[in-house]
Amino acid sequence: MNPAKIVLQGLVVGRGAAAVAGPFDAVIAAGEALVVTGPNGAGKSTLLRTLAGLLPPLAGAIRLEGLAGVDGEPAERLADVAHYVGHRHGMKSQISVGDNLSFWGRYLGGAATGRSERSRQNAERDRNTPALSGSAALSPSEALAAVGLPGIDSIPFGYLSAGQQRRASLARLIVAHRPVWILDEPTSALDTASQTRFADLVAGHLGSGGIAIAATHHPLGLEGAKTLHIDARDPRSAGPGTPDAPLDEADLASAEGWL
Ligand SMILES: Nc1ncnc2c1ncn2[C@@H]1O[C@H](COP(=O)(O)OP(=O)(O)OP(=O)(O)O)[C@@H](O)[C@H]1O
Repeated sequence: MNPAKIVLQGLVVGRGAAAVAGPFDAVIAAGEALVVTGPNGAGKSTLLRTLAGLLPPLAGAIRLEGLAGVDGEPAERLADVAHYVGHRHGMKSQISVGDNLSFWGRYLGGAATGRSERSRQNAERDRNTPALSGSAALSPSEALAAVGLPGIDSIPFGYLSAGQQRRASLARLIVAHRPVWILDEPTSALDTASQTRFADLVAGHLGSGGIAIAATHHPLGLEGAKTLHIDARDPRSAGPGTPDAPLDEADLASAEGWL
């Protein structure tokens, strides 16, 4: 059987009607990572937000093969089978870290409550193995322990340091199982030990047949990852779309959401 895969075909991404980057052609199969690099403003975040379904593609297609949603049916949209962790944490400052993660677990179809026996067994194993497999949905407490933040469930998210906030937001990846992780600068603000722990987490996800797509300015420690480099674009160059057209701020705001 062919492995599950994501196929980008002539994908052009942009903001409003203005093309920012592309066309991109790539195949990312189960167990593979794609690391997206490029200078500031090249379009890395725009590409990732498009893959996450937060911005519409300007041209081309994102095709899925063999990826199933939580209902077991073949997925048609990448957003339905993907975690997206962007520059913003997607966590409410005023409520506790545990409640934030419980929300994400429920919203993304995880097992924050009522875990399966398999999940419980995996969690038991992972207590002794910080490099988690990404395949099990963990409780918020277990996910926090896995990112090196044990026992902080009841603390408001806003009380955490910058690096702790990043780690807590990355814990979202393991309170619900999704086969594709889309990560924008995931290791920003992380200390060296946390970067290593995160690399182990992603390696576990890939090892269990997951896919990771990450934009970064720093090495992620992912051996054998595919790379996609986006060159700086001459702002005067004309691409697909209408670069000089004014952005529709209302459309943009609704597409941007809060992530
Ligand atoms: N909300 C927005 N509205 C209009 N243009 C935007 C918006 N966000 C980004 N852009 C423009 O899109 C282009 C690509 O930005 P993007 O954030 O994708 O770059 P990046 O490669 O992720 O950069 P960085 O390394 O700084 O994070 C830039 O020219 C930027 O000015």
